[in-house]
Amino acid sequence: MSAGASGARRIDGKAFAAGLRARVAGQVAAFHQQAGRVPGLAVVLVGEDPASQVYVRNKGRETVAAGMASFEHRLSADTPTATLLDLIARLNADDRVDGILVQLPLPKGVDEALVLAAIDPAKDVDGFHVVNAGRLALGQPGLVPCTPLGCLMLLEDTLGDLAGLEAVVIGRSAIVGKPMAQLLLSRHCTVTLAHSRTRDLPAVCRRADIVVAAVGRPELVRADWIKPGATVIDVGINRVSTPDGKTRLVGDVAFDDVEAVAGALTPVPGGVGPMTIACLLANTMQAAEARARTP
Ligand SMILES: NC(=O)C1=CN([C@@H]2O[C@H](COP(=O)(O)OP(=O)(O)OC[C@H]3O[C@@H](n4cnc5c(N)ncnc54)[C@H](OP(=O)(O)O)[C@@H]3O)[C@@H](O)[C@H]2O)C=CC1
Ligand SMILES: Nc1nc(=O)c2c([nH]1)NC[C@@H]1CN(c3ccc(C(=O)N[C@@H](CCC(=O)O)C(=O)O)cc3)C=[N+]21
Repeated sequence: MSAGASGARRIDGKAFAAGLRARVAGQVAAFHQQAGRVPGLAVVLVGEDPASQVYVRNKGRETVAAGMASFEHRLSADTPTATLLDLIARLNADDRVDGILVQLPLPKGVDEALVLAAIDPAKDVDGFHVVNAGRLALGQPGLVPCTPLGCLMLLEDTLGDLAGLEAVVIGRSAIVGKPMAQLLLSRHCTVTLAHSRTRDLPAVCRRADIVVAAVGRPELVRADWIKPGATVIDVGINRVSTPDGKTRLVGDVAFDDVEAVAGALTPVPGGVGPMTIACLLANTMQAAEARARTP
């Protein structure tokens, strides 16, 4: 904990993610015994986006560390949509592959909606397919997007039962904000989904027992937006330049200031990011078990 008037608990996503990965590794070993094979995750990376390359490398390493098979497909940025659709069809048909993740964003010129729609919903470990998004919206079991799933786990670990709490989610993307709102609603929070057209965002946030920031604006959320004692989850991953010419990662929350007001908050790095990868492994395990039940 930092010095000063800080009362906030630092939510250790890195440690929680390590525990989750260890539990998944145990399930992988049991699955191996029963099914005679290990769960497999295929990651498709199109183009040379440096940030994406780092995530793909980390995913591959942690997939193997959990005892799963990792299949990486790296394609050049000018790959036609049709070639990508062929690859997805082969991965859908491949019995060794339980999970398929197509790293986003895709290069301009690739039809993202078409590619995501081609993934077998049973292997859609990102939870981006309309079938899984629809299941989440209807409260049916399915594969849930990894980042909001990881945020929910941290919130329930911190607060226990979330029923009746006021939750404000900032950001309405299909991969973070919207599914986050659905998950909080499923846990009986009163949910406000805020975005760039929200009027008086600071006042909206001040009502919240839970603030989830998924905006992509460095340190947007200030201390005077936060109700004392509230729990703050920072999804943002922003690389900013420092005066000495280097770069560092900051979230969407002004951590040092908010720490003095909040009850608990996640750091960046070491908060939500590691949970995303751990949940990806958990989703791959879930997909493998579901596929083993219905061949
Ligand atoms: N930790 C992790 O594992 C992950 C982290 N991220 C990070 O989370 C952040 C959000 O990602 P993502 O959801 O993909 O981003 P998007 O760019 O898809 O969505 C951003 C959302 O924030 C809203 N927004 C933008 N500016 C403001 C503002 N000034 N006030 C209020 N709302 C605003 C937008 O509103 P509108 O809809 O009106 O345009 C939009 O809904 C990024 O920093 C990203 O890097 C993302 C995925 C995983
Ligand atoms: N199909 C798809 N699914 C995704 O889930 C997906 C994606 N595309 N595109 C990009 C975003 C971003 N994302 C992150 C994953 C891990 C960290 C992470 O591990 N962060 C660490 C370290 C970050 C670092 O040091 O660079 C941390 O916050 O502690 C961050 C961000 C997944 N995304």
